[in-house]
Amino acid sequence: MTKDIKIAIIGVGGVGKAFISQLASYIQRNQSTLSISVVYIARSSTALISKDYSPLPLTAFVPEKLDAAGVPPLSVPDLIKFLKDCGSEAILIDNTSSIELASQYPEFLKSGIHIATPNKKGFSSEESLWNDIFAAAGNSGGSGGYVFHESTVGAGLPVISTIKDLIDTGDEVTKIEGVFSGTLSYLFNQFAPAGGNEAPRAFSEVVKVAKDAGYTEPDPRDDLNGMDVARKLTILARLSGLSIASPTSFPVQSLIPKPLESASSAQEFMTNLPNYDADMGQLAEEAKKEGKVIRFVGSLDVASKSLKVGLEKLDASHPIAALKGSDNIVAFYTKRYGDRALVVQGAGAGGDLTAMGVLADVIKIIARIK
Ligand SMILES: NC(=O)C1=CN([C@@H]2O[C@H](COP(=O)(O)OP(=O)(O)OC[C@H]3O[C@@H](n4cnc5c(N)ncnc54)[C@H](OP(=O)(O)O)[C@@H]3O)[C@@H](O)[C@H]2O)C=CC1
Ligand SMILES: N[C@@H](CC=O)C(=O)O
Ligand code: NA
Repeated sequence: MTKDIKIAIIGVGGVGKAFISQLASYIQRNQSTLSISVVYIARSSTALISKDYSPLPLTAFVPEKLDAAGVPPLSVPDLIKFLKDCGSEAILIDNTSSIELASQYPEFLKSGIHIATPNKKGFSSEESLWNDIFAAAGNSGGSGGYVFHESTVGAGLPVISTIKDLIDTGDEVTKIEGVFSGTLSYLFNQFAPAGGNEAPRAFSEVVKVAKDAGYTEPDPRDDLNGMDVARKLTILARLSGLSIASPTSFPVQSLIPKPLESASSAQEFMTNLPNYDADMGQLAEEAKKEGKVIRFVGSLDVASKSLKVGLEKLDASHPIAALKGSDNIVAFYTKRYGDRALVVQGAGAGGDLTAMGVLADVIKIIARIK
C-alpha cells in the first residue's frame, strides 16, 4: 500500500533550500511506494499554500518563488488546522531558528502532526517547553505526533541518535566533551592552526568566511557568544538525564568583544569586529608560546551535574587540535565504553549536511507511520 504524507516546510534559507532539493530527489526515488506532497512552504512574511493539497513543484525551487506568490503565511492555529484537515499523515519541517514557532511544537504534536527540525530552540530553551514537547510526542510515551531533531547537534552527524541508542539500550552516560560548533571549529582551525607552518588568518576575516559558507547561525553573534554551543550541550545534558533550567544556567564564555555587546545589528557587529583582531591574535600567540593552541570546547559531567562552555588551551597533539575545516568532535564517556570514549567526528555545519540530518529524520517518521 502506498503511504500518503503531506509536508509543510517553514524556512527556506541555507538549510531549507538544501532540504527541498534533497526531498525532491527522495520523492523521485521512492514514488512507487510513497505519495509525498509538499503542501506549504513559508518564510518570514510570504508563503506558498496548496489549498487543495496537490503537490507544490519542488524542482529548481528558489525562495523568490514565495515572494512572487505574495501570500502571507498562515498563523500557527490555521496551519495546524490546514494540516489536520489534509486527510493523511502530516509532517512539519521547521528550518527556522524561531523560538515563537518552536514554542508551538506541543500544539502541533498534540494535533497528531509530526515534526523534523534542526532548530535548537525548542529543545534548549526553558525546561518546561522540553517537558511539554516530550509529554506530547508519540515517540516518548505521548499520544501525539513523532518528533525528531538530529540536526540540532552536529548537523547531520549521528549525535542525537547515538546518545539515544546508548541510553535506550541501558548504558549510562557519565561525561560528554568536544567541539560542538562548526563555525568555531572552522574559526580556530584557521585563526590558530595547529600545524605551525600555516599562517594564521585574522579573526574577523575568518568569521566572515564562516558566515558566507553558511556555517553560522542566522546572526553570527549567536555562535560567537557561546550560546549555540550552550544550547547543544543543554540538549545532550537533558538527554543524559540532567535537569537543565536553560542554556544560561551554567558558565558560558562569550567571544564577543565587550564594546560590541551593544551593537544594534549583525551588520554593525561584523563591520566593527576587525577592530578587535589584535586582542584575539594575542590570545592565540600566548597559547602558541606555551606550545599549545586555543579551541572552543564544551563539556558536561553527569555525576557532578556540571556543564562548561569556553576557550581551552590544548596541546597541539590533542585530538581536538587536529580537527580540520568545520569538523565537530563529540566524545561520549559511558559505563559500557569505560575510559575509551565512543567518538563521533566530522563536518558539523553547512546547509547540505544539516538538511541530510533533517531528511533522515523525515525518513524515520515515515517508517513509523502505518
Ligand atoms: N547552517 C547550519 O550549518 C546549521 C543550521 N542549523 C539550524 O537550522 C536552522 C536554519 O538555519 P539556516 O538555514 O542556516 O538559517 P537561514 O538564516 O539561512 O534561514 C532561516 C530561514 O528561516 C526563515 N524564518 C526565520 N524566522 C521565521 C519565522 N518566524 N517564520 C517563518 N520563517 C522564518 C527565514 O525567512 P526570511 O529570510 O524570510 O526571514 C529563512 O528562510 C537554524 O535553526 C539553525 O540553527 C542546525 C545545524 C547546522
Ligand atoms: N552555527 C552552527 C550551525 C550548526 O548547528 C555551528 O556553527 O555549528
Ligand atoms: Na546530528
